[in-house]
Amino acid sequence: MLKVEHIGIAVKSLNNSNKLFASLFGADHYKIEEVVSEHVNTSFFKIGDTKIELLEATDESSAIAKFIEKKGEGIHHIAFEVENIEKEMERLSKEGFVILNETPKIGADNKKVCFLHPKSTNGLLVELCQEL
Ligand SMILES: C[C@@H](C(=O)O)C(=O)SCCNC(=O)CCNC(=O)[C@H](O)C(C)(C)COP(=O)(O)OP(=O)(O)OC[C@H]1O[C@@H](n2cnc3c(N)ncnc32)[C@H](O)[C@@H]1OP(=O)(O)O
Ligand SMILES: [Co+2]
Repeated sequence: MLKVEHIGIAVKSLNNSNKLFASLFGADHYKIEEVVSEHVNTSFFKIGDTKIELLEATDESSAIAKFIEKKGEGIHHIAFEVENIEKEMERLSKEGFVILNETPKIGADNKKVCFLHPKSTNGLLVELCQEL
């Protein structure tokens, strides 16, 4: 894996949290993007070589809505950049990790992404991503 591409944080209100995190970081988000397939609105902050992704649910079927209902707001996933996502999915599957999607999906910020089930990664939801 190449680096921590972003850390995803589940929030109730993107609008409120954009202000909160902008004052925390001393810098504004650089983009807002809806990912319809994931039922989320996202915003991104650049932090040095990595990013923070804020995620707000767009409806109750969203993974973010379920997460907030169970655990409240907070860190939802860590995304690792990989060179070749299909190869990495095959390697991790052979290692026994549970891959949540058979083929990569299109994520935010121009990426192919996939997720590993937190039950197979000590409770951490892992996202793999590769630049499109
Ligand atoms: C836009 C994109 C991008 O960056 O490009 C994104 O990030 S999209 C980010 C949003 N999309 C996703 O997260 C897609 C991948 N996620 C999923 O498929 C789902 O959220 C699962 C991770 C499978 C969980 O689904 P769901 O809550 O329906 O299943 P479940 O109720 O059976 O939960 C199974 C267990 O996983 C736990 N669990 C759920 N979400 C978790 C999380 N984020 N981190 C750690 N554990 C988590 C639950 O508490 C439960 O534990 P207990 O059994 O102990 O109670
Ligand atoms: Co993400």
